[in-house]
Amino acid sequence: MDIDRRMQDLPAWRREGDEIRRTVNAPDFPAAIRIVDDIAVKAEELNHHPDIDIRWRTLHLTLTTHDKGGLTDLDFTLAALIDDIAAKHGA
Ligand SMILES: C[C@H](O)[C@H](O)[C@H]1CNC2=NC(N)=NC(=O)C2=N1
Repeated sequence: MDIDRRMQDLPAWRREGDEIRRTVNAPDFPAAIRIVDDIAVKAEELNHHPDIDIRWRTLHLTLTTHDKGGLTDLDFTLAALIDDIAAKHGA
């Protein structure tokens, strides 16, 4: 997989070694929790789960595939879905 190519489609995400990370700034705390709730639904569907750090209305999200020891298609698929969810909630 061409990771650099995949990153070009995800400008909100940055790569750090075997992980990709993005910060989401929600309009307020309840919106941040709704974003997490929507992400949880997709994560369960994909059986792929982000690490999420909740700081008031700021979310720090990290994706990697521990099972495979690095980044996979699933990380980029979930990252794009997270971007859609964040946009839907005004973040
Ligand atoms: C057993 C189960 O399928 C694995 O633990 C899954 C669950 N969710 C996961 N999520 C993420 N982000 N990486 C994984 O490697 C992973 N593995």
